[in-house]
This record gives sequence, C-alpha cells and structure tokens, in this order.
Amino acid sequence: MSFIELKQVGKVVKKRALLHDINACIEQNSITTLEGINGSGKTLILKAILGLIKVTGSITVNGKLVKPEEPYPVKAGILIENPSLIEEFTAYQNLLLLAKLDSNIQIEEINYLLDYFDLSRFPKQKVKKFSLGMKQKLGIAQALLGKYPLIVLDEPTNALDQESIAKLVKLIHKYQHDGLTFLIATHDSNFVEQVATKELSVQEGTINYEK
Ligand SMILES: Nc1ncnc2c1ncn2[C@@H]1O[C@H](COP(=O)(O)OP(=O)(O)OP(=O)(O)O)[C@@H](O)[C@H]1O
Repeated sequence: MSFIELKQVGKVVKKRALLHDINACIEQNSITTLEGINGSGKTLILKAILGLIKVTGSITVNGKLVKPEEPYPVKAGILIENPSLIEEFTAYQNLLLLAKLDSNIQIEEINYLLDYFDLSRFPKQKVKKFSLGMKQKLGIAQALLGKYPLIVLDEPTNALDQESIAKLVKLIHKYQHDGLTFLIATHDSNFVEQVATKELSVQEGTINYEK
C-alpha cells in the first residue's frame, strides 16, 4: 500500500467538475511534485488530501481514510496559499507559538530554521515589516517545524530568489533523508527538476501522467 492513495477522486461545484477521475499513489519518503498551469487544480488536490475540502471517491493517508469532518484530518506540516503569520510578532515569536501548541517542537529547531533562512539577522523586526520572500521563508519554516511525516507545500518558491531556492532544495533533501515525505504543488519546472523523485502532471482537474 502506498503512503497516499487517491481513488476516483472528484469534486463538483455548481455543476462544474473542478476535479475528476483522479487515481494516484504517492510513495512514502518521496518528493512528489504536482505540476500544472494556474487553475488546473493543484491546490484543490492538496486540500483534498489534507481533508480540508470534501470530495467524492476515497483518499487514504498512511492507511487511514481521510475524513474532512474530523477536526484535524491529516497531521502534516502545511504551507498552502499565503503563510499564516501573526504580523505583530517577530519571526521567532511566530515559530514559538507553534512550539507552544506542539510539545515535539524543540527551540533548537526554531533557531536552526531561522538561521538557515537568514531570518535571525532581524531578531526584533515584526513580520509586518518583512519582505514577501522573508514571509515565504518563515511560512516554509512553519511547515517544516516539528518534522511531521508529511510536508505539503503549495508554490514554495513564490517570491524566493535563486539563492533561497537553492537553499530550499538542499533543506528538502535533508528532511527527506530524515524520512519525511514531501508533496509539492508548483509551476516552477526548474525547481521540479532539482527536487522531484516523482512528477505528477495536473491538467484540467485531473492527474494526467506520471514520470
Ligand atoms: N471553492 C471553489 N468554488 C468554485 N471554484 C473553485 C473553488 N476553489 C477553486 N475553484 C476553481 O477550481 C479550479 C482549480 O483551482 P486551484 O486553486 O486548485 O488551481 P491551481 O492549480 O492551484 O492554480 P494556481 O497555480 O493559480 O494556484 C480553478 O478554476 C478555480 O477557480
């Protein structure tokens, strides 16, 4: 059995099929990318896998059926759409907040990620003063914090410069080496070439082919 399995997944909103006939398997410890143009359905597929939207068909993660009606259907590190940051907090305070909610998160891990993404140079700066790229890096750090077995990233290279993308690639490989599984939606084909162990192509609401 694969780590994530989608069987005949579909979603219809106001008679429009946003997702249809999706059958796919995502292997444990893989870095699987979902590539596709704007509006092809990448984000909806990520949300479906996380149980954040209701779909028809079935999805299992780690052998367990995903049930959107549960309060926290799939435990995962998540960056979808804009990072959820508290603007009045510093980078450190934002990450510390997560550590308070999850006792597995170590302060050392917070410091490591802030240093790695060069965010510890501005210890007193509130997030509202951050550039888009800095916010994006903090959002990625939030998703990685706690090393959940599954990490789901939607367009992680958004607003990042080449140097930061190269660092992100290295970090993803390091966490994969530690046993984590990555599911990444992106339209950045250069990035895909550097990270993907498996590439899925999303077109018009379905997964069309696998590499
Ligand atoms: N709640 C909703 N109600 C109606 N239509 C929706 C809803 N959410 C998404 N859609 C539509 O579903 C399609 C797929 O959206 P999705 O956000 O998954 O695209 P995407 O591949 O992630 O695109 P992008 O690269 O722009 O983020 C789009 O046409 C979008 O307008």
